[in-house]
Amino acid sequence: MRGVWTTAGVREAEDEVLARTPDGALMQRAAHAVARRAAAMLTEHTGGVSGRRVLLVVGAGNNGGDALWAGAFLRNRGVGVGAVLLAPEKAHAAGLAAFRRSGGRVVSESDVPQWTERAELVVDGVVGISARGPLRPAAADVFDRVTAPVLAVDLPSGVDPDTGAVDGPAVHATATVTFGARKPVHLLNPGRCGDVTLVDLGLPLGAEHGRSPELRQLDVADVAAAWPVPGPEDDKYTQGVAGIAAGSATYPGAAVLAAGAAVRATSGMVRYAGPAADEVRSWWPEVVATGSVADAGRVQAWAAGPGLGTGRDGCDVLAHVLGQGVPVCADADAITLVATRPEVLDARDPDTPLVLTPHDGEFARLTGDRPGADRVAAARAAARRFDAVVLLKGHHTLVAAPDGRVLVNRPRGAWLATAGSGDVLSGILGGLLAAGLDPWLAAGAAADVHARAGEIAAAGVPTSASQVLMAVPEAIRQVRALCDDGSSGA
Ligand SMILES: NC(=O)C1=CN([C@@H]2O[C@H](COP(=O)(O)OP(=O)(O)OC[C@H]3O[C@@H](n4cnc5c(N)ncnc54)[C@H](OP(=O)(O)O)[C@@H]3O)[C@@H](O)[C@H]2O)[C@@H](O)CC1
Ligand SMILES: Nc1ncnc2c1ncn2[C@@H]1O[C@H](COP(=O)(O)OP(=O)(O)O)[C@@H](O)[C@H]1O
Ligand SMILES: [K+]
Repeated sequence: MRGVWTTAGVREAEDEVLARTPDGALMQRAAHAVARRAAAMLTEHTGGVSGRRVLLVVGAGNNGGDALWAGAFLRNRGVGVGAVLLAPEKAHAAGLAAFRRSGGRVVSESDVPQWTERAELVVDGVVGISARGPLRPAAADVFDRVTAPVLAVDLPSGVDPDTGAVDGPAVHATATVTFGARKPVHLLNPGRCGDVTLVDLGLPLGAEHGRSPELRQLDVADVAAAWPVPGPEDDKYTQGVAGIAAGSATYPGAAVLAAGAAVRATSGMVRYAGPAADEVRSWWPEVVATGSVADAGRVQAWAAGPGLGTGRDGCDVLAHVLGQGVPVCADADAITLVATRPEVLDARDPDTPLVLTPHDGEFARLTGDRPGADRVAAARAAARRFDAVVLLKGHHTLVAAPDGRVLVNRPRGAWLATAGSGDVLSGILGGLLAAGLDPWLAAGAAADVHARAGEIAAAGVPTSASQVLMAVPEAIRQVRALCDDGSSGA
């Protein structure tokens, strides 16, 4: 599992290392890595390094210092390097001196158009972890002219380091070199960061140093290890029976999708209870289907809500499953019911886990506000408020636990933005909860396999929820195979 720290946490850890490191050593190590990445990009895009032209865009702090030192290292490899100083009087003094000594040129305002046109690579050293708000006009004007690939130092300037939010002009990097630890922006807005390289600075981060990560991301090995696999002693009951309470006369499809996803995601057994029993049975003959949750038989977890309806009947179903003493995934209409009839939660057995899986609209119904720019904080607050795991859907699905831990799912394209794909996620999650996984991990693993299934089903062209569902076994196979290969980060 990868950890990601806030900029405040990274800064604190950096200060500890800075105090016992010779002056400038950390910056030069960082800058050297930037220069190496820049040289690799030049080779990739132009076939060579020496004689190429690189433009540095340099801001007021150490981020600009990194860029200037990197420029000096590139000069040593025969690169023509120019630097636009956005705040000349505040430019990093030692970096600027080294840059000048190496033969680097400070670019005047009138020469900017010529440099942006001819540069084969632009280095964004405008701002790093002290960034606040979008690019200021002078920097935005330079980047408006840029057509060459951009290498961001630490993070793409103008993008919020801790939320990944973009609220005005911001750099769109082809690649980013970051230092010490990944910051939230790298997970929350990877599209702006491009290919991210992490340079180890030996920062004291981690629980052993009293610094827990702000965000976490599951590696494929975590998903593979968590996914239930039957053993020789197992039978259909011991693996956990998943219950699906979904669908209505108007929306039988939601029931078919959720039940099918549970069937395909886990071995063992799936029960369905609701008005779509005939439809579910005809699609999935292995599902034990009945008309009502009251006579569904025992299950080890419920996935409730897709297509359930938000009236009295739906409310009774939700209250029933919440009172069964087993984990519940409440999705779709079940979330609306929690929002509009909060008293339904009174039926909840307090010791049993609840997973809420809202999209932004449902989140607004549930909490009174849309998630806003700081989605991590919003998901975390909701998890605490409802004492539930909150899986906030989106391009980067987030999974927040009541104790503050947040997982960020790695998106694999946006083909999952198709009707019914959320129903598939509910079914997968119901299956994992029934198998006894920790609810936070279950939600993270379900989101991972769901995203993989979306990518497999689409293969570059539009897909549908039914196809995503059919691709779930292949996604699980991929997870298990990648893990067996030892490609644990994929
Ligand atoms: N510490 C270490 O060990 C190491 C640190 N390293 C490097 O240092 C970086 C952090 O450097 P830092 O703290 O000097 O600040 P930095 O991010 O360069 O900002 C400078 C100033 O920019 C301004 N500004 C703010 N927002 C802005 C915006 N939107 N658009 C334009 N300007 C904006 C604001 O000043 P203002 O103009 O508001 O007075 C702010 O103070 C870090 O990311 C990494 O690259 C590496 O060398 C490894 C070792
Ligand atoms: N732009 C996107 N990129 C990646 N995944 C997305 C995107 N938009 C939606 N999704 C995913 O698709 C699913 C949609 O679920 P939901 O909104 O409940 O749809 P439905 O109710 O039609 O099933 C969620 O898992 C969500 O994370
Ligand atoms: K930057």
